[in-house]
Amino acid sequence: MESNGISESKTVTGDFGYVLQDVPHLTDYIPDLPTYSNPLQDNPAYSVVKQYFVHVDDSVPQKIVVHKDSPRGIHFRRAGPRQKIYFEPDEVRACIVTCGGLCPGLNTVIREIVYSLYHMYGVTRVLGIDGGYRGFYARNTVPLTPKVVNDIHKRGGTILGTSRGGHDTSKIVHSIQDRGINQVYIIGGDGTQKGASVIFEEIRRRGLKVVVAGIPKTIDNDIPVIDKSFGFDTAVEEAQRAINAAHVEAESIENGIGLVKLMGRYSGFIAMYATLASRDVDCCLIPESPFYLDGKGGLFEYIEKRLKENGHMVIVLAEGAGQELLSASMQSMNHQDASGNKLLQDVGLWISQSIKDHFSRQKKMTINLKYIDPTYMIRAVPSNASDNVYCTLLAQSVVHGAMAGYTGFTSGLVNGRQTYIPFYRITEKQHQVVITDRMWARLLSSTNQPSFISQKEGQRRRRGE
Ligand SMILES: Nc1ncnc2c1ncn2[C@@H]1O[C@H](COP(=O)(O)OP(=O)(O)O)[C@@H](O)[C@H]1O
Ligand SMILES: O=P(O)(O)OC[C@H]1O[C@](O)(COP(=O)(O)O)[C@@H](O)[C@@H]1O
Ligand SMILES: [Mg+2]
Repeated sequence: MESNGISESKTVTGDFGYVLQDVPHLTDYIPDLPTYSNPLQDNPAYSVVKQYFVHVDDSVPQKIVVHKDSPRGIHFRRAGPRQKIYFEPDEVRACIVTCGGLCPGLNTVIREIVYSLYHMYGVTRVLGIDGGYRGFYARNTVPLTPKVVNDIHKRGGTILGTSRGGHDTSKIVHSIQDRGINQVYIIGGDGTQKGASVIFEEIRRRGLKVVVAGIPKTIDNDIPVIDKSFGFDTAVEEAQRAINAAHVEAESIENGIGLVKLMGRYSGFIAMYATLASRDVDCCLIPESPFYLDGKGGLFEYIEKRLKENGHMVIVLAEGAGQELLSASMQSMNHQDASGNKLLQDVGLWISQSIKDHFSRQKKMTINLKYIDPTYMIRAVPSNASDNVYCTLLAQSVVHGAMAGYTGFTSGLVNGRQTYIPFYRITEKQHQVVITDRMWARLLSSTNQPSFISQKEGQRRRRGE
């Protein structure tokens, strides 16, 4: 089922331009629900923490750079444990599903949701849904206990399996009802969160006491609002190995060119950060920044210049870069995957061939190009230490939110704080590199590559036209 994933917004305003983009709560559509004391108050680890419970009015600003007289702006509800919860531990039947492409840290999030439910709240019935959304109605479930998930964080991938497509809202909600599930934890990217949003709407329409909570997953870092997605740092780190190899190969041979293709369908964050981290990269090409090959200011001219200056060079390419050039030069194929995402053509192979053809035609210079494609390797690895901690906090936050009766939300880090974000803010647009922002300027100045945009075009973009 397709939807734009936009649900009705719940907004609270306050003084001096304060806006809270709040998340739904079970009591919005089921009045008079009983509440229970949070068992964490008797947990020896947490009971000593001063003010462990989050104040009901705590919120986190979306923008932290402000001017003296500027309005306070948009805020999100701060995540964390609440004094009152809306589920008795015995009553909870939770399930976890992972959807979309792989990302380092998926297993850590699964593990920590199970651990938080068991050890913080005494919930013992947790099911894993096998193979993404379609697993709700077409596959078996897997019982998840702390023992089952104990060391899964050391493995890449997801122990639950994943899939694209197969989102049938009514079958999914029937299955949730049939199994008596009342907390649904959905880990996935923009497509998954749109799916979660329609599941939430259907559950609300049926008046069920079922929480739907999302955990944002995206290797491409293309989800808006949140600081960055889990697994992103791991992927950037893993990409360094490919870039180092490309550099070693390129350096070792006359006019060596190392070309590395990284993930990034519509957003070039991995390529940009991997380039900034490496310092060996001479050119980074991303989907947000159009480029051209021939003529003055083009890629071929830059390669020639760089090889003359330095004898070798490294190019990093996001898989979604230059797709319009490929479509123009090859027969355009507008294919989609099962989820409706554009299927990309291999820009790495195409650009390698174009560079080789150009220099052999030109006969001025013999080049040696080595193409490295580590795309799946950077997302199939286990998460690194800092992503593991990040995944743990995300999982704990989402469990606290669900136990407190919040629903229709995604847990996410905003300005370093865990928050609950309404689905519509996560799904309304894609997070992309803004090439008129400072970060892209830092990249351009570190590689010294051409910006491929004319001065006039640059001015137009800065004006936001
Ligand atoms: N607009 C939508 N409405 C409902 N479900 C969707 C929508 N877009 C994607 N989905 C479902 O979400 C799941 C994951 O989507 P996909 O785009 O493959 O990955 P990701 O969530 O990582 O972006 C798939 O099962 C797909 O059917
Ligand atoms: O896993 P597939 O179907 O080969 O798709 C590859 C795509 O998945 C991604 O890794 C992540 O995409 P999602 O966030 O939609 O899962 C993209 O970078 C890449 O284009
Ligand atoms: Mg996606």
